[in-house]
Amino acid sequence: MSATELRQLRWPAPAAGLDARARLRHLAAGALRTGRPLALWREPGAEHPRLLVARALEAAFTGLPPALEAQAPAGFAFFPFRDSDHNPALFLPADVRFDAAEPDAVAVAAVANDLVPALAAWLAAPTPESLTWHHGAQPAPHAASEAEYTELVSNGVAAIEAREVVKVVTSRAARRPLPAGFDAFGAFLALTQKYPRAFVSLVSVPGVGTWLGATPEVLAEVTADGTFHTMALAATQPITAEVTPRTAIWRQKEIEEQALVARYIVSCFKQLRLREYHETGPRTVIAGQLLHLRTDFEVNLKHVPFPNLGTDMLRLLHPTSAVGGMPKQAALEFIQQHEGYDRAYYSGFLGPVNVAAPGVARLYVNLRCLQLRQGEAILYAGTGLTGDSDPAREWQETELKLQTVAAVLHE
Ligand SMILES: C=C(O[C@H]1C=CC=C(C(=O)O)[C@@H]1O)C(=O)O
Repeated sequence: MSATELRQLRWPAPAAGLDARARLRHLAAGALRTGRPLALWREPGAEHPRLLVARALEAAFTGLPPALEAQAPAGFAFFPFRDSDHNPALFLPADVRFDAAEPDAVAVAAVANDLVPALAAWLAAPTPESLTWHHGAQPAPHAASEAEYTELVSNGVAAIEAREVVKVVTSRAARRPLPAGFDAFGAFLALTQKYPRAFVSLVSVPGVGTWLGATPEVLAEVTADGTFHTMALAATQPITAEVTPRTAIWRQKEIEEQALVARYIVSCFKQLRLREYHETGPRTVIAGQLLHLRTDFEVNLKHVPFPNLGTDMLRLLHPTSAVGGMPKQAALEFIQQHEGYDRAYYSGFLGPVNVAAPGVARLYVNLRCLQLRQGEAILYAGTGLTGDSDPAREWQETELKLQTVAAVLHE
């Protein structure tokens, strides 16, 4: 068996009555019980979720962002906004895989062959009533009050006026109690139902914690037909009876804010000396209860002499000006100095590489997400500022963005 080959384990007789979702839950329970990292996700437009379990935490630590080539290792990337000892960059190797679209078997990678006896035992054991998710070792971040956040926005606007930055994305954390009997697995499934166009994920890593989210923003995708895709997503307004994607009108501030993100992507292509890309938009798109402006960029990898374009672009793009700002370095310094809390994995990126098939990678910006803690959730949201930003409005915008994932805390 070669290193990339997969061994298919059949479910044993006791699991015969379990449907695909119960099997997903069962595998998640086994990974949690044995202290292993896991990722569960549902891609936009897909009907079924997938799950991946890494054989050990140590196998998940990585230095560089993942390579997006067909020969590169398969796994699930989970990267922080800023790499640090507290928030390590992770790439969970795809040692055990399960696709709810093909629920009859569990695939085990050749390198994880020694897991097979333990895995066979998990599959045969009964599923526990409740799951104990991995917790992070870090204290809860500071949750900014409205006064603190509006002051941060005012400082951001002042930095723009002083020409220290052209755009900066400020953000905050909010603490919410978990409802009694909260079930993260059920919440993940509820998000998949509620947001069919989002990338919905639940990632749980020992010592790092458990993150749940439904993000609308692609960072870097390479599809089976050899296309590279990224997007400039920015500007926000709520969907109302009067404001729909067809009727939405955008203010100058929002048009500029989004144009800066698009310009940043073009500057990354320029750095690589790539000129053959297709640009579509900006157009108004739906993300949950919100509207954004989005420009899509595509490159046909068969027609350009850049075999590693996905990898190179990923390394240039993160963090994009949809979560950092422009110029990149100055905006990141502003955030570091003024934001007053640790973003951890919020506004980092996540997603599968070479799991569905070799050469297929789907990485998303980790937005509209929460971190699960004992008895509470930490929710995160940010807003792109320009010189015209109004602090009270920006606070309101973060409130709206928090509602995307907070929806599962009320159900
Ligand atoms: C930073 C976030 O959203 C980004 C993506 C879309 C629109 C944004 C905005 O309108 O500010 C942000 O750039 C977030 O959801 O926390």
